[in-house]
Amino acid sequence: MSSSNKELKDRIKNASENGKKERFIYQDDDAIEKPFNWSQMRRLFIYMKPYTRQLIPVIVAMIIGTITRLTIPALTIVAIDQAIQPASGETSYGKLYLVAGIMVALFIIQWASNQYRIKYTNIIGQKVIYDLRHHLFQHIQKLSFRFYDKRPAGSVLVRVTNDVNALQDLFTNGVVNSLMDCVQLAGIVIILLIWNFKLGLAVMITVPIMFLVSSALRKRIRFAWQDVRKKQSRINSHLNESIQGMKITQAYVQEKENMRFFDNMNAVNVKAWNKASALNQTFGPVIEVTSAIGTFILFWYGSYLIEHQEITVGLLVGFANYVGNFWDPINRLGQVYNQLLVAMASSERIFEFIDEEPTVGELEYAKPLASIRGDVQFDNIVFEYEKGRPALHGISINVKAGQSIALVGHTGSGKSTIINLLCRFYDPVSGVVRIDGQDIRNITLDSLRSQVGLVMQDTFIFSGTIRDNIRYGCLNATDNEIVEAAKAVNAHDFIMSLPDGYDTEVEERGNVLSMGQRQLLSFARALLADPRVLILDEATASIDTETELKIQEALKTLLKGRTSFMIAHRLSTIRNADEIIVLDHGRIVEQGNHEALIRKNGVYNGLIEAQYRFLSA
Ligand SMILES: Nc1ncnc2c1ncn2[C@@H]1O[C@H](COP(=O)(O)OP(=O)(O)OP(=O)(O)O)[C@@H](O)[C@H]1O
Repeated sequence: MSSSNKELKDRIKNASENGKKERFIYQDDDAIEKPFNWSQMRRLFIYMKPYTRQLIPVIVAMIIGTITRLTIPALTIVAIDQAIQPASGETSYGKLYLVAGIMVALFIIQWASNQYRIKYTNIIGQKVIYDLRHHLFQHIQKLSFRFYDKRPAGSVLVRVTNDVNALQDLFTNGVVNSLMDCVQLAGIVIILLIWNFKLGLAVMITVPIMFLVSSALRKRIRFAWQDVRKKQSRINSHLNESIQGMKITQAYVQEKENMRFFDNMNAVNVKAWNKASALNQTFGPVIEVTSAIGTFILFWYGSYLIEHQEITVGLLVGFANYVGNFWDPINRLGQVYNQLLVAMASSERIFEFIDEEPTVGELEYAKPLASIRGDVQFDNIVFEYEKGRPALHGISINVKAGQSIALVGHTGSGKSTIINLLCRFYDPVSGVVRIDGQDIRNITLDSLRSQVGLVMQDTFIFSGTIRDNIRYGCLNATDNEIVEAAKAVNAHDFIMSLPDGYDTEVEERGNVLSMGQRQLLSFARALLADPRVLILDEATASIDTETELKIQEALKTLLKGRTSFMIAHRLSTIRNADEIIVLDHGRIVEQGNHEALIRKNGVYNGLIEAQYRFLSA
């Protein structure tokens, strides 16, 4: 539904960031202005270093292009003063044709060198952007959970997309073009001053005035565009959140409220854009007025000099040509300066992520762990997510290879935290987690995590085929092995009932699959990975009894011969566990098998009874 023109106008006019206290709060990621910073600039240019050799021919092309551009006006003088109006008084057509021929040749050379320069600056620029984005993504993949705990996904996304994009103009055009503009400007200034010092100086008198006016204006324009980017970045963050939370929005019938919020953001963005573009438009007239003043001075003082026979008509025409070429590079250099300041803010945010060290780092002497047996030991573990708020207080658990352990307890009691420490998503504040007797901090992360399989509460399905999703467990598995794994966990039948079987495309997060189906897929994925230690986080929650039976069967296959940790709120699913660990507020309050804990008639028994009462109510 589109709004009427008037409605839209009013909405944009009344759009406000601070008018009403909003539900959603987005931290402003964008620092509005960063001063020019050489060391950051150097760091940015390191990304160009691998392409130095490819840049040389581009710079040569740039120099050829600039020289030809500077030569052409000079030929005009020759044409006028020596061919059309020579001192002898007789027009020399031969000379005129020759000069015209040379001019055409120079135009062709200029065109060809420009084409080459534009093509290759773009190619090199894109490669640099590719490398930067690659480096950034590679790094953020290594960052620990603590990093992601503090940041909304949207803000990380914006850095990899918008902030890297903001550097695109600088790398694709900015660097080489500004070099070219500097050479061209210097060339023009030198030529004008050599040809006629007084006229040259008179023409350039407007430059400082223009410089002052334009830098003041540019500053305002720059702020206005940065404000637009800030608004766009908020839209991105909100969009990301809205799409992820679409189900909840629809379930709570919050579409209208969401729309109102989005419309306001959208209108704030248009308002900012209108302001920036209106300011931008004021820039053109400033350049035009200054160049008009420059041209007026040129012709006024130039004719005076001709009258006094200090210069020729040809020289005045040549001057006019050069002066015409003078304002463009000045204008462009100003733009590059703007790009540079935008790049400063963006690169600072990019480097802030790149400089972030993973809190769970790999020690220098960490060794790869050869295939493990599966003994696991938590030795007096204390852990806190936030300083001073312990989530685990001195947890000790001893697990023999092949045993199955169930973690139970009220919400927030610390079950997932124990699992997080076993996968080394976090390191404990004190105490040691050991696998086969080795402190897991002394083992390389790859070798640890490739042998500890994780089936998460919220099974993550990636965009791609069912086959790809199972293969995620072991990238070099054959198609046959994938089918075998699916069969072993009772997933084969439902996969075959899908339109394209194993080749059925599923979207991100697997929205076309049911919870139970997603879980079976993640079991197949885990089975294929064949880890010695397997973690199942509430894997059997919220599914129907028939699927649960299938899953129970699948679990038996999956758990066979492995050490397993299972978190299940449905206590019926953990009856057979070798050891049940009951947690409360980060402490172990009971421990033993099902029968022993029932006999004890303590916390576990209370949980079982509460669940029984709930189910039979
Ligand atoms: N990323 C985090 N940052 C800060 N505190 C956290 C974080 N994750 C968990 N906590 C806190 O740590 C404590 C233990 O949480 P944990 O997720 O281990 O509980 P749980 O037993 O798995 O709960 P549930 O059954 O609801 O999943 C809770 O008080 C929780 O608020």
